[in-house]
Amino acid sequence: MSEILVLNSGSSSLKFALYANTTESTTATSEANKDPALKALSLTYRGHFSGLGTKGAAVSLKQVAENGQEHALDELSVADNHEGAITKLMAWLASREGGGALDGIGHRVVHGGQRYREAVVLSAKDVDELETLSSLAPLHQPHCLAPIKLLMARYPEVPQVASFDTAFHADQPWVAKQFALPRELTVKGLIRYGFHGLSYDYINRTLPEVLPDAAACERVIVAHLGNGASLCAIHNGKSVASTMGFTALEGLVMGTRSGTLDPGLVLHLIEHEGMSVKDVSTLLYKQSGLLGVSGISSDMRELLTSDAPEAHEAIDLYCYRIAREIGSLAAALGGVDQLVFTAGIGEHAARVREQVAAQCEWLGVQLDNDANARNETRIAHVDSRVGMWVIPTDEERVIASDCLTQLGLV
Ligand SMILES: Nc1ncnc2c1ncn2[C@@H]1O[C@H](COP(=O)(O)OP(=O)(O)O)[C@@H](O)[C@H]1O
Ligand SMILES: CC(=O)OP(=O)(O)O
Ligand SMILES: [Mg+2]
Repeated sequence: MSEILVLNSGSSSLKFALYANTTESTTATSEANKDPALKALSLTYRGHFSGLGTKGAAVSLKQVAENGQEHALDELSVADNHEGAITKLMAWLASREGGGALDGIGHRVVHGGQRYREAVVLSAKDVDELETLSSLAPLHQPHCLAPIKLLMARYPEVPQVASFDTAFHADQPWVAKQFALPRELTVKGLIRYGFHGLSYDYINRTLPEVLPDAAACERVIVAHLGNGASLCAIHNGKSVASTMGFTALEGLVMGTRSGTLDPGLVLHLIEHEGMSVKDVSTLLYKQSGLLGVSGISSDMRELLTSDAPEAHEAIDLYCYRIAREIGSLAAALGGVDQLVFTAGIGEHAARVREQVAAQCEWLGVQLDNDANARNETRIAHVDSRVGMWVIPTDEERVIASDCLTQLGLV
């Protein structure tokens, strides 16, 4: 039985998961036949180093039994930074009884640019190529590539696979990818890529199992509302539009990112507010969004429990932008059959879903308030014309499944 390690590196966190490949024991079942690469994976451990580089650094590690029950372990200590987290993780892996020999390591890489349209077994040349995209995803790409380089040097015999946030969107219609810029810039790759593709891929593969048999699912909108946030329009299983573009800055209001704004405002900041390119980058990536508007926090949990009017203004703007963009994606799809909420906020913040739903009633969206308050999977009222769902995302499982496929293990 082979074992796969998955790393999902964020700007201040490192999520990881360990899977056993159970292909031989499960391929005969009808479960496995639904999506063999996803179902062949049995999660054995999952963990999360969070708050890396901050005072609030924390760590969690859970062992997962075959029946899915989780058992917290205290075998990992808090790390200060990404390198420390990986060093601790590898030491723990090697110390496990019967553990240590990995068959592959799968990584989330946020930007794949024009070249990387699907997961790939990484060479050192690929890593160099992906490094050239770091300025297009400054909060993510360096943190995705650092562990790859570290692990390649330490474990040259273990193949490493990259799964890209951009890949799910690679075949969007050209009109959805273009900016109205001169052609010489467009051909250089200044186009809309879209992100959170691993999460959308997971939801796209999972939704058919959740929907009742006869439910229409030609036109689906997925709201990935985490620290970063975006929407994706999926038509017959393919991404056709997304709110994120050239970088993960476009679109919705996020924890610390502004989302869409008038490009003339950026010019104004440089021309009249004396800001450098670096200042503007820091402002838009790290000081805006929920944090900037509320002046309190980038964390939705904190805003939801705050009495400050600024916190409520931030939540109102957050929901308003989502509702407006749902309208835009519904236009791209020619309507909507199913609306799915996922990621930290999408899965847990009933009030956000309620506000968004109220502003989308014109689309035929009608919420079951009780089901919504209980974070149930199905949250649409029986009279709703549009199906509404809360589905926990699992980017790590998609990465592991890409890893099995790329390494020929499934
Ligand atoms: N129970 C909850 N209620 C409301 N918001 C929550 C809850 N749990 C997590 N969140 C929010 O989810 C966001 C983080 O989402 P997550 O998907 O974990 O982000 P990322 O993977 O990008 O780090 C934070 O804004 C956090 O406040
Ligand atoms: C692409 C992106 O914004 O990712 P995250 O939500 O993990 O920050
Ligand atoms: Mg995330």
